[in-house]
Amino acid sequence: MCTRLRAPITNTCVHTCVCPHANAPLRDAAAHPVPPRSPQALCSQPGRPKDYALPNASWSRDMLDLYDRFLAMTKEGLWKRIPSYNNVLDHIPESMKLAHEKKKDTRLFLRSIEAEGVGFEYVMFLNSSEKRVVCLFQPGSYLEGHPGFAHGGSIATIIDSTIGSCAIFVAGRVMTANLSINYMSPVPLGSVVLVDSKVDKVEGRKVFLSCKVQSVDGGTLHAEATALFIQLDATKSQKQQASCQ
Ligand SMILES: CCCCCCCCCCCC(=O)SCCNC(=O)CCNC(=O)[C@H](O)C(C)(C)COP(=O)(O)OP(=O)(O)OC[C@H]1O[C@@H](n2cnc3c(N)ncnc32)[C@H](O)[C@@H]1OP(=O)(O)O
Repeated sequence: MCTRLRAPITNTCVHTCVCPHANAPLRDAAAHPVPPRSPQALCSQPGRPKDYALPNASWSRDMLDLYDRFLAMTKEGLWKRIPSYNNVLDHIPESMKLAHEKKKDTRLFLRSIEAEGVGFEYVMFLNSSEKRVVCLFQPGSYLEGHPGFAHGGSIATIIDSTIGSCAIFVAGRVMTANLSINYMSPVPLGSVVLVDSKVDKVEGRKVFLSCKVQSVDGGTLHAEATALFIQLDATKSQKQQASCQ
């Protein structure tokens, strides 16, 4: 299967990105506006916490087009959309929770701004066989650093979370021990970037990963990162629990 994304402007394949249909014509923005979505597509499942990794009115055409492409790939079975909740414990299966981890009035940092479109708008997709997680990220106006551009800390946050999710799916409970980022080109607020992360190697409890942040057309490399995550040691975690109680 093709794993390249076609550049919307040039219609050429971009090597490092992901494409469901290499030969399919790309949607012309003016001629084919984004169709309205059914209520089922926009709402979370009843009885479940709100899933924020679903399209909302703030998502740009680029974001929606990319989302549609990845969603199409999920139907082929290799990719899975990762739901996203505002409480981190909702992501962790009961069997993997530590005894002291009870749900409180806390929020996952990236989901701490409730208003749509001003904070972190993102959705992640997992490819287990490639040990890879790709995040479609649209930074909102409250993430400003240099005027008009996303704060470097917000870029670090989305990289850490994307790489972290990749590490979690490969190695279970992990924490960031090291994150090294080279910022190459600023990310305009409201633009869409692809955060493409993969596991490079696992050595014992150490999980080494790398990541690229690129524009949708693949023409701009915004940032590159490497990271080390450490699988949590159950014995040490028990001791930490005891000291927290
Ligand atoms: C699905 C959606 C989810 C949704 C959730 C979204 C995901 C969010 C992801 C966010 C992730 C975060 O922000 S995490 C928050 C930021 N990170 C932290 O606060 C971590 C603080 N650090 C720690 O707690 C600790 O240092 C740990 C847990 C990282 C490691 O401690 P430890 O378990 O005692 O391990 P330790 O024995 O020291 O080290 C194990 C091995 O790793 C090596 N090692 C340890 N640290 C380093 C290091 N910085 N650089 C090089 N090597 C290191 C050691 O030399 C050793 O190698 P050897 O002797 O075996 O060869």
